[in-house]
Amino acid sequence: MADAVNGVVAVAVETPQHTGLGAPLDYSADALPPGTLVRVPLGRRDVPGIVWDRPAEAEAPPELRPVREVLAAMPPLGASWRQLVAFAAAYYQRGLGELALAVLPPELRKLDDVQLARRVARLRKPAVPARAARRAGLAAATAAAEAADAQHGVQPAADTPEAAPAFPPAEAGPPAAAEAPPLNDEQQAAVDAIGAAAGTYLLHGVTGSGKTEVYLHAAEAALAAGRQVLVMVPEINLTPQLEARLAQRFAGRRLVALHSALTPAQRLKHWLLAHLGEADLVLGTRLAVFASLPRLGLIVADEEHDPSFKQQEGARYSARDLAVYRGHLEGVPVVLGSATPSLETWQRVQEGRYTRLALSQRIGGGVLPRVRLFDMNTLPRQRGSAAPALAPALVDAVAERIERGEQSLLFLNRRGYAPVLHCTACGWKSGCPHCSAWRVFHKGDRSLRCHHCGFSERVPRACPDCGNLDIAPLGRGTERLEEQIAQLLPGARVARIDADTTRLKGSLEAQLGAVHAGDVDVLVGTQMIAKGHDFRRITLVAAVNPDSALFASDFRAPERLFALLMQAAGRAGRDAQQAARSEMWVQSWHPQHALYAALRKHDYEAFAASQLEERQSAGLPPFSSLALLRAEAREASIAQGFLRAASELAQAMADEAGVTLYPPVPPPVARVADVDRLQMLVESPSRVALQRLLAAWLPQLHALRSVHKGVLRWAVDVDPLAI
Ligand SMILES: Nc1ncnc2c1ncn2[C@@H]1O[C@H](COP(=O)(O)OP(=O)(O)OP(=O)(O)O)[C@@H](O)[C@H]1O
Ligand SMILES: [Zn+2]
Repeated sequence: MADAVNGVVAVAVETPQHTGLGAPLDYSADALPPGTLVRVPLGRRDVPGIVWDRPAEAEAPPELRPVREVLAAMPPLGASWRQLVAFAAAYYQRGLGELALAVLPPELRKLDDVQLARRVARLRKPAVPARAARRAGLAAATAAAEAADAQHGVQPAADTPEAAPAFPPAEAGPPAAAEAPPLNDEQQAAVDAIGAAAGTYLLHGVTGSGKTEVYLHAAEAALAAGRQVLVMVPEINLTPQLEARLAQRFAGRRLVALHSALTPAQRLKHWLLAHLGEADLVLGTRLAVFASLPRLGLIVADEEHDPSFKQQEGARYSARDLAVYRGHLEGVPVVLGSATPSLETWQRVQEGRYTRLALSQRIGGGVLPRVRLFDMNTLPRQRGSAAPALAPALVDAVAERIERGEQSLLFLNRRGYAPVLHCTACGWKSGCPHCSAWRVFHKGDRSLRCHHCGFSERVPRACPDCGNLDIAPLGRGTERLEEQIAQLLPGARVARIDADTTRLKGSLEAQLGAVHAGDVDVLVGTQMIAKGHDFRRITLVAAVNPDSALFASDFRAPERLFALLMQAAGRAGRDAQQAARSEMWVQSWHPQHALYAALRKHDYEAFAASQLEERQSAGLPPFSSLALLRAEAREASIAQGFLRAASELAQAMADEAGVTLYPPVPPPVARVADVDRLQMLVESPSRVALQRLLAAWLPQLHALRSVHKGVLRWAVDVDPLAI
């Protein structure tokens, strides 16, 4: 690895994708260590870049343009960070510079060296107690600002105006609450194993078994050894609770959050704190896997099975898979936690590549809730009317809970009032004019809204086709369920949590707070509330209408449904005192389905075994590797033509390499915002063969596209999650 041999440096820059250039470009400069941020000319512009490793034997072209500016104020990005980025770019088939720059905080590229130097100096300043004490008088005035900041996940540092004297826990309460409960034997064994050797661990713990406590202890050991800890959760809404726990436990340590809801300035600050080694703990969503952490000692991915760990645009990376790679690269333990591991992870455990650490008991010895499959076919039906949303027996069970002062959770994975409106006279339905999808009826603001393109209109008074005044909702979403349960149980305190009720900053925390405080009897919501939360008073969870996923075309649909229902069940009876009478209801038209049978026994292993058997005989992941080539155009035929031509280009290579190219097909929602989409599956039993084919094939597609001018976009998704 030579830096700046003969005054030449390689610089990773964001080259436009259509040029097909992905490799670093050469520039002239005095010796600069790899990882240094620079600005270089590209075409007629100056663009940000990162000095990259340059093979010593590489020849430099005769005329080189000079590096324009060196941002020396920040230490260079380390070798392992560069290797992680290089691996991800190659594996997910993106340009190196494109990916490298995309995973840095966007604000960073706007700064010049002087501005950067100022920020770095400020962040490096140690805490000054005297200044903080002087400011103590301002405490009341700054309390609100602090609370807001805590929500954004930054712990006040002593050098910011809103600084506080000590490192405050994010939740009100005495700082001494940081004491850890003694671990049980299984927890202790898990912590010991993680501390003993680097490697990938599956922390396989039933819901409420104390997985988080294991993360905290493992983190404590890493911190004590002077290392940094990276903790990843799949969704932003799971951060506040974990953040509060981390902040309490590790008072005195610097904790930063990294996720997309931060302001650009916060994201830059947090990222810099991590990169400078000032932050001890980084809590984040998938983008945090690329945080620069010079002292990294432990990586945790909580709820590792969650599809949100996969980025769905740009470089479609799996943060879970990259975490495993990163751990391997840096020789640090990686802990993947789940009650329902992904089948990929489970298979690797079976193969002995990951170590399973089991937490088989709930904390306090509570049992898992009894699963009751309610057969919807047994409900008496009035001619012509739809089945009721809720079985009367379930409503009674909820009423019983209310009488006892316990809470119930009704889970329905569909927001809005009704997924579609229709005219009872002419059959008109509320389709989206721009998408192959229905527009959802939202009663709150009386809108018809497309969840795919965002197109929204006021609900028409009469049928737009025939003028009939009788237009009615079909099916139900959380808004309607909330209304129905309130009608069925007058006086009950019903709350709803979904993407619509949590749009405003802080509203989710406030609503969860009300649930925790016991101010809610019945909680209605989407998957948002089914995962992760440590509710203490819920003794009944009901899946109102989970069947549709049983028959979805995606081969991962059953795996996902099972995980979601196990998670949802896990929200009930988390207080051991109440566990014995806690229940999970599943309303189903197909109660005999094997998936529900496994759910009833809380038998993840049996479910996983049967799924893996099916996958193996069908040649599906984890027994094969997939990639999806997508194309978009105004007309489906144009996208089709491009994918067909692409397929022809690859056919000979594919035959030789044992890779199968499938014909292009439309995805479930084929048209979005007036654009038609098609996708083509590429499959191989060998990951290496697939990778080789993609690397040789995709660069040719840039040229191919210029022939197929109507193609708006094309992209490849390696290890796609949704097919
Ligand atoms: N050894 C222990 N002794 C006493 N309480 C504990 C212990 N370990 C964990 N707890 C408590 O038990 C509860 C459940 O633990 P935790 O939230 O870590 O479970 P989990 O496995 O992460 O749950 P889930 O996966 O369902 O979200 C928490 O309130 C936690 O503080
Ligand atoms: Zn639409």
